Amino acid sequence: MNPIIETHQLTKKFKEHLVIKPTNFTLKKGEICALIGKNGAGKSTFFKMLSGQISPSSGDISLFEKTGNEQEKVKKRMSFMIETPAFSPDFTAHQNLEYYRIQRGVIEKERIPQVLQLVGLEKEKKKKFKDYSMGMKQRLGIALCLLSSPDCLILDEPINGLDAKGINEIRRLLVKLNEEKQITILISSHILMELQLIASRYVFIKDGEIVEDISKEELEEKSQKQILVKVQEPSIAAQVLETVYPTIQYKVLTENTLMIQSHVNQGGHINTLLIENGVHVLEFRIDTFSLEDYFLELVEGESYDELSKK
Ligand SMILES: Nc1ncnc2c1ncn2[C@@H]1O[C@H](COP(=O)(O)OP(=O)(O)OP(=O)(O)O)[C@@H](O)[C@H]1O
Repeated sequence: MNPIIETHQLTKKFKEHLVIKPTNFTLKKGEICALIGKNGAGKSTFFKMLSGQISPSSGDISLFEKTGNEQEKVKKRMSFMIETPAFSPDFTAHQNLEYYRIQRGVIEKERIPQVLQLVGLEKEKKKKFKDYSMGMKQRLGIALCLLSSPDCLILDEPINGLDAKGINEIRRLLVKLNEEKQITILISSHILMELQLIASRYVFIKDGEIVEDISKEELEEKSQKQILVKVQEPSIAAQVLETVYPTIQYKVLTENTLMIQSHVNQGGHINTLLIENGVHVLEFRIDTFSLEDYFLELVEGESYDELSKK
């Protein structure tokens, strides 16, 4: 499985405030893992513990299967962008990277043109930092992370504040780094839509606790159509469905409506089945449930009913 990061019962308390509840998390080699949570959910605190910027209140962190002092050797295989790096406004991209190259002891001078090319800034390398767009600034931040040729990138909200074009550029860059350079990526955002479908895994964090950890495929499945059936006898309908489809997933909503989230392609049969078993079907429709709604329900606790009224 080659875990790059593993945390075991990791917690962080600021005074009496438990900001990260006991967290078991594994980042596997090759993943683009998205950590999604509202502002204040604990994303930065979690990343800062991984980087060593702050120490955990309890629990363990292993990096590349190393713990304690042995971690120092492997830490250079990871690069973190937790806060926007301080770049000099009057320096060009090249000059800014050169400053950090020397400071960080990266010997190969040729890394600078290489990373500028990787992030798509080679044509802009003579422009001063202050004349860069937000997206270009963020890409320069990622270029800085890449200077040391890491195997793993950890990026805290790199898309925050970018326009659609900037978001798209960062998305494409991350996929390229992952696919072409085999860099494992852990990235956070407070908006699922920003990372939608570029990540191979989505971890949702709410009030310092992981509330869902699902693959891209599972997330896609959740966004697929679902059946809403309004019936006169919801308990009989549920019984019929469970007998014929033991693995069926459904919820009973208000007003006698069943929301069926699996077996959606069996819609026709489900309708017939209910009618044949004496259930009065008052309404039957196949509906879509967007990923945004799913995310809102998960992290904000809004019910489907509230969402469908919007
Ligand atoms: N140094 C600190 N001292 C006290 N409380 C802190 C400290 N750092 C963070 N917190 C609190 O911890 C909680 C989680 O903050 P954190 O910055 O990790 O969240 P986040 O998910 O990264 O949010 P954002 O997207 O707004 O950065 C918040 O309630 C925050 O106020």
